[in-house]
Amino acid sequence: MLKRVNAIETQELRKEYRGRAVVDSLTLTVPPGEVFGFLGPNGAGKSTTVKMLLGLVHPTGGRLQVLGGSPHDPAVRARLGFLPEQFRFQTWMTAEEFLRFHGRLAGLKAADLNARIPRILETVGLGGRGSETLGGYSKGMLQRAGLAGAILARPQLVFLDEPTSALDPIGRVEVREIIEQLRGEGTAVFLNSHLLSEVEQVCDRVAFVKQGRVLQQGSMRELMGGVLPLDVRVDHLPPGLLDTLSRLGELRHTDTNTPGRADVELWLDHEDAIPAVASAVHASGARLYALTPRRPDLETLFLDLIEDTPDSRARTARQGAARA
Ligand SMILES: Nc1ncnc2c1ncn2[C@@H]1O[C@H](COP(=O)(O)OP(=O)(O)OP(=O)(O)O)[C@@H](O)[C@H]1O
Repeated sequence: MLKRVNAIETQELRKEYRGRAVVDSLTLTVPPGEVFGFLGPNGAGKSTTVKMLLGLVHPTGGRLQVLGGSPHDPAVRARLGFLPEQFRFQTWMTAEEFLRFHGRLAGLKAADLNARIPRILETVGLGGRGSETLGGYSKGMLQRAGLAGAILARPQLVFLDEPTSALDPIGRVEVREIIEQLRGEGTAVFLNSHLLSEVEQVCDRVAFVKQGRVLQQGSMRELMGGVLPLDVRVDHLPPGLLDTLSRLGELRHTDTNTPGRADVELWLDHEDAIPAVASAVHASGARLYALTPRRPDLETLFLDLIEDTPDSRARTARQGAARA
């Protein structure tokens, strides 16, 4: 049996531009068949990382391997797929010609391409449109064509840089299904995306990056675990209630703007504290209208990590409350 090598391995990977590190001490492992989300604000170094992993940009330091080898090795390259964020295609080609061209570069035979191109066009939602020139395609259709090109040669590792930026909601769901299908076939996917809800739904693990450094990485379960936001709605806040609640958990947000109603967001360490919250409300004399535990979503975690300032915390809490 063939040894299953990691799709991506980096150690202390670094890239400097004019003496400034834009990727710094990046150590990552992506096993085969994993969908890995790479998240960070604009300028965090995500595209530079992808370019290093594809052999398009030379690292200043550190080590990297993709599919057990160097991205400069043609045998490795033939097993990589890439959908860049800024895609530009040959407008005079039809989608079929474009895919044939890509397929031949990846070493696919004519018979294989003849069978595969119509199927892949169907997969990305361009069935029956393959004979039209790319110049007449909409932005979303071009992104779909680019995705078809990235997965045509059955790569073992695909880099998708903001793969749904031009797509409508249906297109986004379709791309998610394609990513899930790739995972099912054992293909690893390295996904750069700003759409956190998308990442949340599809990724096995994620890394948060800022200014070239990984702030946190782990499985969705690991990142989501540990805290339990609890939304508490009461008719009013008697004196002392907030103090009592703040001893049971971290008081994240209080909203008393609506007459006859007060909303409190409390972050608990464990659900065992929920009955104590109910008792504290009852003992204070307030009437309890809702006690809703909620898992923190990726956006809340992301904003917390990326901008760990009092302002961002307040905003995070407000957004959390708005979503609840
Ligand atoms: N060729 C280059 N020369 C100089 N600086 C560069 C070059 N390429 C990228 N940078 C800088 O490196 C930093 C990281 O850029 P990068 O494109 O990797 O970020 P990103 O996380 O992909 O951002 P975005 O989400 O906006 O696409 C930025 O400050 C950028 O200006």
